[in-house]
Amino acid sequence: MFGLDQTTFMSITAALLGFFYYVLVSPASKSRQKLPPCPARPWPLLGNITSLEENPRQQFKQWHKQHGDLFSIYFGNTLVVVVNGYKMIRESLVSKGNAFLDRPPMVANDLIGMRDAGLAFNCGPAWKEARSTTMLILKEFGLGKDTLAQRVQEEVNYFIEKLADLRGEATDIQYIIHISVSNVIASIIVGKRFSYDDARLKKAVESVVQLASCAREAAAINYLPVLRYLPGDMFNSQRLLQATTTMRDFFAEFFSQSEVDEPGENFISSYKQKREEKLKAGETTSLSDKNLMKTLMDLLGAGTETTSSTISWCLLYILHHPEVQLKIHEELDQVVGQNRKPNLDDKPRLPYLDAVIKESQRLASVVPFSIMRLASKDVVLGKYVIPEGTSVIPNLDSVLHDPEIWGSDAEDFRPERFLNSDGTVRHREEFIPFSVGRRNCLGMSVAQTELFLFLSAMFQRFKFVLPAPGDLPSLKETFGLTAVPAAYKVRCLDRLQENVTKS
Ligand code: HEM
Repeated sequence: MFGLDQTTFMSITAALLGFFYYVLVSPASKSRQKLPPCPARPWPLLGNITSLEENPRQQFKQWHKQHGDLFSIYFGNTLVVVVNGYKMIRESLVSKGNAFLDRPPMVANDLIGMRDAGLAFNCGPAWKEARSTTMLILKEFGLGKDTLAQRVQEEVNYFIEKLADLRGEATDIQYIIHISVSNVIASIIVGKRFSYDDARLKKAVESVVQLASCAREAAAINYLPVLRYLPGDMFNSQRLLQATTTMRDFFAEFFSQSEVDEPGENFISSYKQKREEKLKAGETTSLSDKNLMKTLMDLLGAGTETTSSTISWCLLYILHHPEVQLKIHEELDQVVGQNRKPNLDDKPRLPYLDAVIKESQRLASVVPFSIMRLASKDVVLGKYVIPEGTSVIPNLDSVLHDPEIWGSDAEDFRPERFLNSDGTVRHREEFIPFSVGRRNCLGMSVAQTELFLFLSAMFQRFKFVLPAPGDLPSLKETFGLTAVPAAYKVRCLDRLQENVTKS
């Protein structure tokens, strides 16, 4: 045929078939052809690590605008796809969510020999069991209701007295907020609260702060492990190891104690009981001491800085908008007064405060890039193919600050956007600070309970004012895993003292 001998003809046919398979059918070719665009040229070995800004919020916003809802960056040789916009985030985490349930491995877990342990970074059946067991235990504690609310309320009472002790002195109260919020999680886990001066709790809280602050640099080691060995701990692997070890040591003390505690008294004893029940019933289970330890570390890590930063942001926005504080006081005085503490039943009758909390969460967007996911198979998103093994960043910030959703004043603090014209709270489905889908924030109800009980009690008792007239604190943030306001001072004026409310 065409003057070709049979062997040559067969070879050419095989080559052409191979070529068409490669170009049109194989996953590698699909992904190569249809990968989301890469806004910055990746360097060999380093990828885009050097071109990412320290705080990439603005950079991602720009790239989203230029390249659409999906764009690619490279961490070392690893492809990372950033998913933007409400529709695309829903498509990836909800409708196609089963393909994005896993997380990429994290170096911090490797460093302490806990790569496949615990909850927040685990994958597959072990993650599923850790998540359902944790949810069940929290539910038994009265998630969002009585028992949990009581624990939070108890902590809030100590917190309010601590603020009153400042006697109106200009103080940076972020640390006090952080300690109090950590105490809530600690009391769930070990069944008791710690005094504000307890050295163990202080060390544990500092380890969470350290973990979050060095996580960004350390993330580079996930993709280029050799960076770990550079001199001077340039990529924070030693600091990370230190922080995780401190956190582990904090809980280790309570492990043996829990043997004598009643199940249900604290998280540790309940978890151990659930494991015993499964073993007695002859079920296979991944519940183990190692998984328990890592789950506790995950709860403390995920559940403290997120909530305490949100409270700090809310207070900071209020300092910038004294008229909002006036309205909160008015509402609280009418609905609750000063003769009793606010409780969860008051929430539906405090829509303005609820709107203020939601607006603070929206604008602060404290976990702007959520926690990374991993594609467990090839997935089509929009007109692109996301290949198996790709790391995925759901850019929640792109939704929470989207002017098409929130209007041209999306960058402003305006609680009224969460209110209907009759003053009731307006539900906005695009309000997703806790992410969406089967692997969204496990502590959402705990966080909402804390935010409401802390902030309602704070505004009931205090008027928050600038450290000195005209001394408006900056809205700058430090950025690690979460967005934390830069240190600022505030004066907490006790409304129980005469003349404070009117002044
Ligand atoms: C305002 C406070 C909080 C915010 C904004 C927040 C936000 C988030 C976000 C965005 C994620 C990632 C979800 C995803 O991958 O789709 C997450 C995960 C998680 N959060 Fe929260 N969170 C908060 C408070 C809490 C609290 C109080 C707890 C614990 C009681 C908690 C426990 C967790 C856990 C365990 C995960 C990992 C879930 C998993 O991998 O299955 N969070 N959170």
